[in-house]
Amino acid sequence: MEYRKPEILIVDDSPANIHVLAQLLSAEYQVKVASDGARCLELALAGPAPDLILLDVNMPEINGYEVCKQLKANEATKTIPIIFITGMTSAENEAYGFELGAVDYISKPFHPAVVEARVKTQITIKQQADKLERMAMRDQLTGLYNRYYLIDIASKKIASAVNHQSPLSIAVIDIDKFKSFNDQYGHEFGDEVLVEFAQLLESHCCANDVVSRYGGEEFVMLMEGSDLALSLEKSESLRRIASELKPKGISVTASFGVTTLRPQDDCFDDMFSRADAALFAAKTAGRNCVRQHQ
Ligand SMILES: Nc1nc2c(ncn2[C@@H]2O[C@H](COP(=O)(O)OP(=O)(O)OP(=O)(O)O)[C@@H](O)[C@H]2O)c(=O)[nH]1
Repeated sequence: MEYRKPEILIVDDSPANIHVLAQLLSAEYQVKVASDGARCLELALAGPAPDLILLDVNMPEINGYEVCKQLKANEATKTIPIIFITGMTSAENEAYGFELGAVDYISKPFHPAVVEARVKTQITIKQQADKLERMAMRDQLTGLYNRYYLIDIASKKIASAVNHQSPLSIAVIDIDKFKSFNDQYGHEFGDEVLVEFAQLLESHCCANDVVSRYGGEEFVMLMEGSDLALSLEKSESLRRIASELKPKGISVTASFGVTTLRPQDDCFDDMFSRADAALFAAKTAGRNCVRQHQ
């Protein structure tokens, strides 16, 4: 993976402080700055989220404590580590900062070497946490989401679809006669087919779709906002594109089982079993086709 400098957002209403901190950190990190709380919230929410926020407390309009509360209350920003860097140095202030969810608290006037060291510690912890999260969510071979992540996100999306009475569908996708690729051309070639197939699914899905490797040569695509008709159309289009993939000139096809959320479904397993039954029908019908289960 390409190395990217970790990003630090410095928030301070004093241009002099911003200047000193930016000078100190810009060799090791990508630095962004905000001179008030509102701008900090705007930048953090616009994404990609910074890896760390250095947050002053005393600022006009929204103070740093309030900014921290708002960041921690928002799903999209709650995991961004925050270090307060402030002249509010009493033990009560410091304890309050930690209570709000800060990972560290640095008193002003600060010593540059101490700021550097404490920032480095928090960035190392953040990078380790990101790596663990990636490993827990992603399939190592294809880089797609794994089954664990799919089941987790599917239950959230099912709850949201039921709440908003919006459509949600899944396709279970299985490469046809995959065993024969391994047997004929070797396991490594089989792996290449899986990687190319995964890339194809990912590059042709929509922004709201979650594509995952469910296991072996089986993939699941969760389609938020897609009703049965649209999901069948998308699956048919993917099936056709997949049949044109031809890794190393060898023809690969896949079968698709599609279903949509019913009002009485209360868990992912209910939907999955129907899609899996539809996949079985597709395999029985001769493979390289899409079947549905309403
Ligand atoms: N190369 C490779 N093979 C895998 C991997 N995971 C599972 N397989 C193989 O995938 C094959 C799946 O074979 P089957 O379940 O018999 O299905 P199939 O040959 O695709 O046949 P149909 O599904 O009936 O069309 C098995 O031989 C597994 O060893 C993997 O990560 N890499």
